[in-house]
Amino acid sequence: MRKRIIAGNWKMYKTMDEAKSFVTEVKGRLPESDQVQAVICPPSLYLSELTSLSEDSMLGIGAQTMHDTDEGAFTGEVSPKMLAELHIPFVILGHSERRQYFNETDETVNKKVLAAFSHELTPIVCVGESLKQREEGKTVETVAMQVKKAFEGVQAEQAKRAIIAYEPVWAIGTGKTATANDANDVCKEIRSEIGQLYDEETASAIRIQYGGSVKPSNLAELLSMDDIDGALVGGASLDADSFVEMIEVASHA
Ligand SMILES: O=C(CO)COP(=O)(O)O
Repeated sequence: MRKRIIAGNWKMYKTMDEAKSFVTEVKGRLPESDQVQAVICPPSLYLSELTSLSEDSMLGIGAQTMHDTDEGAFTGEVSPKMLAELHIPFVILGHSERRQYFNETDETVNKKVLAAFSHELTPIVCVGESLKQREEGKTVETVAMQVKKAFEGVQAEQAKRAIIAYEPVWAIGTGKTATANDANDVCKEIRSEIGQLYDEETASAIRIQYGGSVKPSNLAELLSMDDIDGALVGGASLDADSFVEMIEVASHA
């Protein structure tokens, strides 16, 4: 049985005070469940402080992106070595907003995935088709290619620990969710791609999240699907009540 993972991607939201209040409130309200892992990914400026605040709680902390090298003249960037030093367990890589606004490509995502594993960070690798690709019937082809390229050079033992987030670009921040069946169909294809790249054991170990307008009211149905092991949540993860409710749903559903 794969452990579920609900991760909040805060994007560029919250002041430091708001972030600290959220963690202080939420860490005491999370259900004690070994069925679900709760993670928030705040802006990198807050990682250190929130890691200390969440110590000894069920709340994990992740980064939203990172560079692929340990150090260098890369103004504004944060390195995998820096995240590892802070004991940050997770890092989101290749989010569609990074691909769209910050020139990330399948090649750079692959370099970052390899760098994450070399520092024992668990990557949350984002893939997903645009509306145009979906309308042209290219969803599976697009997503399978993104997965294949992201995992180039990654060993099976590492891939088993990875998390893939299937986020159809047209469903992010739009209020449009893929139906649970449609989301599951694509997650199943992703698992099958991992099976082809590696083996059955790796395919059944890897965790696949759905992302795109997930909220407490639609989470249970998504999680009832065989190939959906969790969610990567934007807007609905910013509110403490709604975040806690999603963790409760995931611990029961
Ligand atoms: O991009 C997302 C999570 O990474 C999804 O965002 P929303 O949940 O706001 O649609």
